[in-house]
Amino acid sequence: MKYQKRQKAIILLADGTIFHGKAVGNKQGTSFGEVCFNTGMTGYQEIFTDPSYYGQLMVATNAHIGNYGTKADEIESDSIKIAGLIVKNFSYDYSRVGADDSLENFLDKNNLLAISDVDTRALVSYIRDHGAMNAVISTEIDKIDELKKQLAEVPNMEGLELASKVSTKEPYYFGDENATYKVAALDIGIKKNILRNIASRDVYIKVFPYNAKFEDLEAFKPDGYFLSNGPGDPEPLVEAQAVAKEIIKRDLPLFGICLGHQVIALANGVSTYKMHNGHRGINHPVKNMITGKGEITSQNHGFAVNREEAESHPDLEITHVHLNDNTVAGLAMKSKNVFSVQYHPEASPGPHDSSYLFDQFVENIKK
Ligand SMILES: NC(=O)CC[C@H](N)C(=O)O
Repeated sequence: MKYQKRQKAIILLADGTIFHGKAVGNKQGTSFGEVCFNTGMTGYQEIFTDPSYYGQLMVATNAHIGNYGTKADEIESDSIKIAGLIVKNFSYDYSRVGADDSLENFLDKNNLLAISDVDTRALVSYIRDHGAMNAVISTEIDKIDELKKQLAEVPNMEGLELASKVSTKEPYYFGDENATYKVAALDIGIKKNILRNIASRDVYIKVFPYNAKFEDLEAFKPDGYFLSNGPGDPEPLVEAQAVAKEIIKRDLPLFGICLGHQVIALANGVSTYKMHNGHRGINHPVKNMITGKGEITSQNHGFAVNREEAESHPDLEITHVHLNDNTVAGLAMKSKNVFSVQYHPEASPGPHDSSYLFDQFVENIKK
């Protein structure tokens, strides 16, 4: 067996609690972030490369990670975005037709610290009870006091603007330039599969950096506008909120996913808040309040839109509700061509129940 004497490692939570594990491979070091857990049984490569996870240490609740390897095109951005990985059993061997590398090599190329052999069930149940918090994973197990000091300096996710860390620096194009429709997308941490989904509906997309102005987007002469998913707290994203306000003021077609959904709420004067624990997984039940139908959805968020404020807003309608906890899962503006969801219709990973939302966006554009 590979790596018989693997380095001991710990996960130290901000409240001082310690869980033990071992470093994956020959990796050594220390990595800080907010600890969160994802319950998906597949889709780890897409999750690790989703920019929404920037700054987070991810616990996989599935007991085996790595067993189906990695595949070059199963990425949601050009690099791993999670800050560190915590698993129960790390599989150094892999087996899948179509896989082109091991997860170990993929983590190495991205220089990501991962620890395994952690009692992830105990860890997740602890985070569930005590809420999301900062943590550190480290192989420097003899320096716990030093790690505690450094951990105390790590900023809280609440109030943290992270879109600027993952957004494109320069605008770029996606899709076929001869497509019938044009969409301007604001990249506050966009996943590739959102671009693929929009472009596949006869749309040519121009993607803009997080701090672009409405005028920059407008100059592309788009038929519709899109606000992406992304990391961090939506509240400090004042530039994106300003863009949303301008689009709404002009009653132009607008669709927002996850962070983009939160930005649309904020642009309407509805606040967002940090959840005790977020929703991260690929089987979250949502009810479409318009059709009465249920959807099984892919989710990844730690903030949510204030339901009471959304309900009492004269121009907002709650179109989707999360059935586990009744939080807001979708919004539409009654008098405008604007709608958004808190979850991920592009899946990747996850079910495709909600891909009709991309059709709806294009229908809105046609109107
Ligand atoms: N996937 C996302 O866009 C996440 C949005 C936001 N960062 C949150 O955690 O709620």
